[in-house]
Amino acid sequence: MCDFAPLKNDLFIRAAFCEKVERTPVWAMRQAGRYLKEFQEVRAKHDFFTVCRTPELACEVTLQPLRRMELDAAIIFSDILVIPQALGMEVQMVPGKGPVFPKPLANPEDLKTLNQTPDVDKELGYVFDAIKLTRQKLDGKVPLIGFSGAPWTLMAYMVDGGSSATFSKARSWLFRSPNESKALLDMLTDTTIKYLVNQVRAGAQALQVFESHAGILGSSTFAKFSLPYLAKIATQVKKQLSDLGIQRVPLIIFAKGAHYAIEELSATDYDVISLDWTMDVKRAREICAKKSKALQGNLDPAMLYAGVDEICSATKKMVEDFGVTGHIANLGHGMYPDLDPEHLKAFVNSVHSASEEIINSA
Ligand SMILES: Cc1c2[nH]c(c1CCC(=O)O)Cc1[nH]c(c(CCC(=O)O)c1C)Cc1[nH]c(c(CCC(=O)O)c1C)Cc1[nH]c(c(CCC(=O)O)c1C)C2
Repeated sequence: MCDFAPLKNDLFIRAAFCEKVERTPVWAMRQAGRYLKEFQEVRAKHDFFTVCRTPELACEVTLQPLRRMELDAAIIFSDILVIPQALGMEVQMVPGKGPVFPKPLANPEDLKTLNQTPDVDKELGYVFDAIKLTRQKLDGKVPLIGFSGAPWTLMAYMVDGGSSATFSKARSWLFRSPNESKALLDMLTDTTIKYLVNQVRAGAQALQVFESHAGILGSSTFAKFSLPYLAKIATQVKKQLSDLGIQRVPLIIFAKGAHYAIEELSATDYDVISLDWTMDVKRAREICAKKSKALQGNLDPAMLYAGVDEICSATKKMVEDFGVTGHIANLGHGMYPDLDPEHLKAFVNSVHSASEEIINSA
């Protein structure tokens, strides 16, 4: 591992491990992105995956939101779909439409066309280079989060070929071809473990796994086709990092829509359970407190369309609902492209002021 500057602001790391903090740390999913004009300027000149694959550009857009507001963490600019690319699939980012796979997995026979055991360092070395460069540039300002998509969410895109409200093709695999689905999920799990371990070796100081399409599974399907893979990723990443003598890093799981699985997720090796805005904070707190898990979330991103005063009062309520121990403030999902950056700034500042008020008055 490289030598990097020590962390000046470690609130995010302490909150993730339920340690004492002076104020609640805050960041936002998709904090780098199209809602920032400086991001759009970069994108006007470079294709989406060129930004991901060019460490200087990925580093630049990672740092952009930190120049505007007092965020307590950075997240490396990349995409979850770099894993299907590493397995040999073509992915295009089509403006106004999102990701498109020209040749999705049409049937289980197509699994044979994948590069099932990719050389992660070779195929995804550009991500590790971007992480190293960004750690250097951050100079210890705040921690850098690495991430990956969870196996089911990746499978959903690989089979359906792009965004979908139902991912009915991928869900049909789960019931028509459960064994082949499990083989694909196993392969994605193994690659994800290597990918996440190497992100930490490159300099990532925390990891988030995005199971963005958990909500469409339902509890029994989630229990079969998502949870075991999520659990294995956390256990194996922790074990392999510890075998390498690397200091523990917080692992965060964001299983969007998995109301039914908070208890099961709290029994895995993740340190932080991230809630979307539809989830009940009180219930999640009760469940997660028993397992000493921290929580992340969960302001409705659409709340940022409201006026600044309303944002501040909703944020204050959110901070009170979560409490000031073991909470990383965030939105319940990513920033929307037409949100006003000043409104995100109001959210960030309110998290800080509301939590400081609670802590200082205790
Ligand atoms: C800014 C951006 C990203 N990806 C995409 C965009 C917009 C495309 C553009 O600039 O043209 C396409 C891009 N990539 C993807 C989508 C979603 C498509 C869909 O809704 O199905 C889009 C528009 C796939 C994707 N990609 C990601 C997820 C999981 C999080 C989530 O649920 O939103 C998913 C599902 C992760 C992701 N993707 C990105 C980050 C960067 C770091 C940050 O948070 O600032 C991260 C963490 C970056």
